[in-house]
Amino acid sequence: MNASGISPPILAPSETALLEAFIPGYPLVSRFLTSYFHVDISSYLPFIVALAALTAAVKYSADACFQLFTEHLVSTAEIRLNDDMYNYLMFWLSRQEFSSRSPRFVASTKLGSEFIWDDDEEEEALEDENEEEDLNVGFDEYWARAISRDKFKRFRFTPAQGRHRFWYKGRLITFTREQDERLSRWAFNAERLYLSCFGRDPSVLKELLAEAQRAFVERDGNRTIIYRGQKNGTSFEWVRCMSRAPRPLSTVVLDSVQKQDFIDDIKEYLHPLTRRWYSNRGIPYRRGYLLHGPPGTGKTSLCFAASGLLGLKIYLLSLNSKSLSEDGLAALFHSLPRRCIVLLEDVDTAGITKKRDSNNTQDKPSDADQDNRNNKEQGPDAEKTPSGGAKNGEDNPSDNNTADGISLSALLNVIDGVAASEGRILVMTTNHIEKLDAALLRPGRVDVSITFGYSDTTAIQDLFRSIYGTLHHDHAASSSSEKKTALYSDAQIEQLASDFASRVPGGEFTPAEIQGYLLKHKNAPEEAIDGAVAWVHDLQEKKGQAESPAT
Ligand SMILES: Nc1ncnc2c1ncn2[C@@H]1O[C@H](COP(=O)(O)OP(=O)(O)OP(=O)(O)O)[C@@H](O)[C@H]1O
Repeated sequence: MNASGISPPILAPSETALLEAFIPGYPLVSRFLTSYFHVDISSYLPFIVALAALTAAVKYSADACFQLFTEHLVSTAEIRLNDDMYNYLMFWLSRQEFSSRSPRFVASTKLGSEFIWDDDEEEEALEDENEEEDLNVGFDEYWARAISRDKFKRFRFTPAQGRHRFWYKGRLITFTREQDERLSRWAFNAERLYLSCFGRDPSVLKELLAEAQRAFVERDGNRTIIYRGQKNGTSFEWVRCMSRAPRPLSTVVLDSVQKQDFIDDIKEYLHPLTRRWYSNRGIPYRRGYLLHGPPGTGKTSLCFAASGLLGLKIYLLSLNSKSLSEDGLAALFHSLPRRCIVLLEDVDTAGITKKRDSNNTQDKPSDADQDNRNNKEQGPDAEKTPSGGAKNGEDNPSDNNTADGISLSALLNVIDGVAASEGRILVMTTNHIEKLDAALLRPGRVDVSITFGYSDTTAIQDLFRSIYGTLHHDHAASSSSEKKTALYSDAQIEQLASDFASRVPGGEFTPAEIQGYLLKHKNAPEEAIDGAVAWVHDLQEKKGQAESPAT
């Protein structure tokens, strides 16, 4: 009996045995308390059990309330690794103060998702940031700085996995970074990001994401962004591979009318009225260009200049790539954005020309063309294979996955099958137009064809001017470089250009060959002129030998 006269309930021996079985160490603790403190724990046990039950109930209710609260009173944005949004957010976070103050953080020299952002661009951006300073110092100092920048890459700090809180526009935001179990089997470092805020109105999260996107896009400025189609694990994706300063159209030496016509045609195509015109007439809204001519005549350069001028991203794909399958080609075309330039290089690859050879035995236009027409006659709802080919057609692209690479029918299917996105500009380049099937060249697939050729006298003069004319920053560069370049007046350059052109025969050499020669004398135009005749002679001899190999 205790002081209050109430005797605590005494447990029956069977109940004590039960406690011994369920609570490990119970007999030991009970004996210890009885012998040293004269307390019989069994008498308090009902209170202890009641307290434990109460604690569990409170915890359960708190968890349930929290769950209810987060479900109904918290807004959350989920950001996935395989989307541009991931890059925007990580880029933005790395510039926030709270990221560098966070006690748990990831320190890295790379930020972007391995899917869509090549961090070499970070180095290029750094190079651009330092350009002004670099231009004003001697070579040795510049080089020491540049090498040190390469060695000591810039650190980026982002919050580590877990939960982090920060304030944005007066609102408390929770940022959660966690492992993505679903993706981690396929991708190293697969993770998901979440942004949450109190309240059912997610507008502050959307504002934050929009700001992140703006910061990322502004960093690109007017640079030309290039994506390359490549295999990523088992799938094919467009991977952002580089961004370049835009190439001015004036630096591409080509007949000015031809050049302007090309740009005007693209502009007209991109105009919303044209889009309406196409849709009113039920014509697929697409435009295709074929740039053809010998290697080094400016086909790629013109495409890059057009993309820089119009601010369009370039999606680059070489049909020569060994890893490219027909399903991969279809998947890549399927994931193109609405407005872009798709640059398909080397459309004269083996698989595409082989198709034509086998068709030569049959009537033209080729089967592939006929098949494709059939596809379209079936209408957009016609059943298609995953690769975009006609399901029952004889030219199912999947069947043509030969060692020669992409087949003609597969190429035609992506150009105008259902997978082909509307609004894109397709630019194909080839050195051998004569090898291409008429099916590929017909209007709708190739609407404009531009011929690139050997430089005529005007082009030779233009190339000379483009090397020796004074352009932006040339002055600073030449005054600080050890090998000083004399600056010439426009009139002098004109005179020198025509001297040079008089020594180089028109219609024999590509712009790349002429440019290559002039670059060897980039600081000495007179030297270039003096050596021109010998250079022409050497090149003519080399070309002659190449054309008539020793018998
Ligand atoms: N018409 C041109 N005007 C200015 N530069 C040119 C021209 N043609 C070639 N060049 C120069 O030659 C190099 C190669 O040019 P480019 O890649 O555009 O040639 P291409 O015709 O696409 O060659 P390929 O068929 O091998 O892909 C570049 O450095 C480019 O500056």
